[in-house]
Amino acid sequence: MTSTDPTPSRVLVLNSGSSSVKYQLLDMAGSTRLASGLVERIGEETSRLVHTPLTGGDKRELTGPIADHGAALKAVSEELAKDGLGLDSPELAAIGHRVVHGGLKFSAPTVITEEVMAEIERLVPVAPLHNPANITGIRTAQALRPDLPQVAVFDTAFHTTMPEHAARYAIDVETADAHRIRRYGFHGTSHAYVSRETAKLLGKDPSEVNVIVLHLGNGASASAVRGGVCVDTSMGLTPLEGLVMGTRSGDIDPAVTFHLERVAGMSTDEIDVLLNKKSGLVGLCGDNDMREIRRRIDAGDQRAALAFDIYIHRLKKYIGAYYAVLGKVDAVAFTAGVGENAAPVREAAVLGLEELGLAVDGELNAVRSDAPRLISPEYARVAVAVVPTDEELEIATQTYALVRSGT
Ligand SMILES: Nc1ncnc2c1ncn2[C@@H]1O[C@H](COP(=O)(O)OP(=O)(O)O)[C@@H](O)[C@H]1O
Ligand SMILES: CC(=O)OP(=O)(O)O
Ligand SMILES: [Mg+2]
Repeated sequence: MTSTDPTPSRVLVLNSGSSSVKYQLLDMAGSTRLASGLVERIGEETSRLVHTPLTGGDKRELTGPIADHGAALKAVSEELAKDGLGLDSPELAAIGHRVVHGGLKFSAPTVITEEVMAEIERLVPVAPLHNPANITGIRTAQALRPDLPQVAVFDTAFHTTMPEHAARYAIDVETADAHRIRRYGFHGTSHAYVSRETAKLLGKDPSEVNVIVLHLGNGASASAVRGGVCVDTSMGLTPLEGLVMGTRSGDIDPAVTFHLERVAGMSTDEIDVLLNKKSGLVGLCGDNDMREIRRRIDAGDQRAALAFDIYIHRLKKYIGAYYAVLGKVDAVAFTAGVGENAAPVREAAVLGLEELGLAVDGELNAVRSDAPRLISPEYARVAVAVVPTDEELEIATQTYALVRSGT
């Protein structure tokens, strides 16, 4: 757009994680990215902001303590201002926020009001690592631009289509309903985007294909998407259930928690920290970064090798489970930090599944690229794909559409 265009068309997207913020500034009219960046290790002495202006100029890096998500957003705002892209710009149409837990109330992007904030606040106990960071990000953005629409795009929204038999746990119905205990699912923005992009890669409409999406980042989840609609997903009431993650256990026997309380004398809070922050890959081998784990395996480290095998075994179980749920699978799509970059994970996850029509071509799998691509051999009945996610673009698209529609 030009500076004479009266319609503001820029959207700032904030994807606040437990200790990081990813952000992008996009011009939706011109479909261009103006800036992107990441603030990581928030709350530590060694925080780091990496800002990339996409309209020219070099990447900039700032290090030093950033106390919380509020301070992080202020630092981001200062960086944007240096490029003439400050938050005070009249061209900014809205700020889009990733909100991890929206419960059952929010199945679509929503303009944030005080009622919406109260609901996000109410859901803090079921997204303790994420919703507080989202709230701080929203409050800071509101203070910087009180006149702008702030829009929440919920991780849970895409999963609200799950049938009752997938969403309900087999526990006492009255207790479950009284406390709103059910499978909500997360990373929905990514599952939605990646399942659509996978259909595009196959040259089909999303309504025509069944896809298993494997979102493997630090947090990780799988979903079964039938004709563009989510029918099951691995995360549950909270983002703790399902796959083995960087620091989270994923599935365990729930009785492990009573056992730790009764026999090991641990408090509920201690167990919470154990399962959310000291488990998964980090609990198994001391590292949560797949790059480091692969390096250790190559050097002959048995603990790292076992951690990898446990990670893959779980992943394979979910591929099998969602294959059965869908009946017919057109594609398995790998995405997020591990899924997009770790070829050995992709290879190991489908190894031995030839009878299901799944295979990976070694050469295609080794190619490094930012583009969506097939890695299965021609003969395979099921397409295996690497489809980079773009949660920020999806949040911006949904935010802008909502603001333009004037609702
Ligand atoms: N080149 C790579 N090879 C293997 N794993 C990688 C690579 N790059 C990133 N990762 C993995 O991706 C993870 C981060 O994924 P990401 O989707 O950014 O997670 P999150 O959004 O949860 O922070 C890292 O912890 C690391 O394990
Ligand atoms: C919901 C969730 O696990 O998010 P993240 O992967 O950003 O931690
Ligand atoms: Mg993520």
